[in-house]
Amino acid sequence: MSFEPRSIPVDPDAQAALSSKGLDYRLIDPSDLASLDGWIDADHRGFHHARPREVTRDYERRVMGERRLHGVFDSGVPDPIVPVATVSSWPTGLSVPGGRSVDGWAVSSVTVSPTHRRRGIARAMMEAELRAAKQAGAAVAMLTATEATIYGRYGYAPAARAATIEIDRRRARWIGPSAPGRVHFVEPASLRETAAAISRRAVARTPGEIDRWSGILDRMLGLVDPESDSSRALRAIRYDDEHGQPQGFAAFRVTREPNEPGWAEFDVLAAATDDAERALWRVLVEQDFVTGVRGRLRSVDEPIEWLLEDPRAVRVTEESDHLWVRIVDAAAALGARRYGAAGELVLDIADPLGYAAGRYTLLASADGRAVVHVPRSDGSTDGAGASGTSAAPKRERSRARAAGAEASGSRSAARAAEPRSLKLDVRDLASIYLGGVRPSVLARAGRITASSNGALDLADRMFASTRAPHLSIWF
Ligand SMILES: CC(=O)SCCNC(=O)CCNC(=O)[C@H](O)C(C)(C)COP(=O)(O)OP(=O)(O)OC[C@H]1O[C@@H](n2cnc3c(N)ncnc32)[C@H](O)[C@@H]1OP(=O)(O)O
Repeated sequence: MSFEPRSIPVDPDAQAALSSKGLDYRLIDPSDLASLDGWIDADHRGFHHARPREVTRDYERRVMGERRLHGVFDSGVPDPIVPVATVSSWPTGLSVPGGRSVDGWAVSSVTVSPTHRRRGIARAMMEAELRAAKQAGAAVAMLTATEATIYGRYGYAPAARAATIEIDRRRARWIGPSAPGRVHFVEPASLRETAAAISRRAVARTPGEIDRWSGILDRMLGLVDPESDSSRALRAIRYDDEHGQPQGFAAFRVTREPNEPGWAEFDVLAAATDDAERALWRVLVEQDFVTGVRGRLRSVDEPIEWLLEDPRAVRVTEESDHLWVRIVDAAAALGARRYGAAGELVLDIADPLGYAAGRYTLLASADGRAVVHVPRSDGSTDGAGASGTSAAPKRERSRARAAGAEASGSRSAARAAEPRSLKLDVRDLASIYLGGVRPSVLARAGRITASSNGALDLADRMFASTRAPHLSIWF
């Protein structure tokens, strides 16, 4: 989505709501360094981080200067240039099943000073962000959450999980195939360009990943403050394929007590190919003089346990929600991804804030493409999706319905006149959207109601994703 995020004016509803509390909600002009620094200070304080050192502040100025920053100001505090609340947002792509991307609106840096909490400041800012996402033409809004109880009320729901994985070095005997290329140690600074190119390809093949912003790789590679102890401890490895082309990289640190073997810990392993993924894992788990390897923000379907003789060498020590998605434009979101099965499914979506509410007909064909029809108030239909047609094509519909019925092996279903349908809340749609949870699991939880078991079975197959959704960064 090419879009200047600051072109959207300050949200008048949030401005009015906060002004009625004696507060001033406004956009930060990043060229006004004093304001930008005040915002950065409030953001650090809000997340309980130490005051930024100068190198960190320079980095933050660079990254935040490209985002849409809002602050909420209270003229009655001793240092009124530091806002009492912050939020940042920017347009960015979200990878969806089928190797495609959907226009998204990322929201971050949501903080409210403890001196001003529980007065509705976060609510005003979050509702304004949804209106901005809509104005920007985003199909989804998204965030990563400090606490899982904050964002459901705005229609966000967990859409991709992440795991911490530990591997016991002594038991890690490799039985996987050997990769045709080679892994090399490289200086982190030399990886800057290559890592960006690899990351783009790794993001594109993984539903749940978001486009990397300029600067994030500097953070991952320890280049923001290269002289700090933690940056100097970082080691980078790169996988080059049999033709010498870089296809993956990882950065890790070995943390150890004197005279003890250490733990190799990594937060970043990005691979554009399966060979690269396996080769990097292999070097990480086959190190000597380490007790184990710990990878954070890994996928919940990481192949590592299938690459070792002893699968019990691998333990998932933590697994939780990570990416939260809010469907803003259901037709655009549903039309963007590819589906695991052909068929016709009606989705009756409830959305207390209105954005995605309505009855949508999803027509997926055997190649995974889908067309979404939304009834207009005059009874005709609007279409969105792969074909971009606007009339309801009867032939396409009967083909999709028959294909879905045939795949489920039911002749009577093939003849059925009634399309299969699900009733669900916008949050449930967000959770099934990338394939992170099956609709039938949410039906068992009493959250989704299906017109029949056949409808649920079809929904499970349609929303399935070959690769589990995975987001490997915080934002
Ligand atoms: C995407 C991100 O940036 S994630 C980062 C979130 N920020 C943090 O964790 C930093 C520390 N926390 C904070 O700064 C604040 O407590 C915030 C931002 C979470 C909440 O700000 P507040 O202004 O106090 O929230 P506000 O008064 O608008 O509350 C709105 C609703 O959320 C609820 N709520 C607010 N904070 C929390 C919380 N931590 N856990 C559960 N519910 C919460 C309120 O009870 C209220 O509920 P209701 O109106 O539906 O009955």
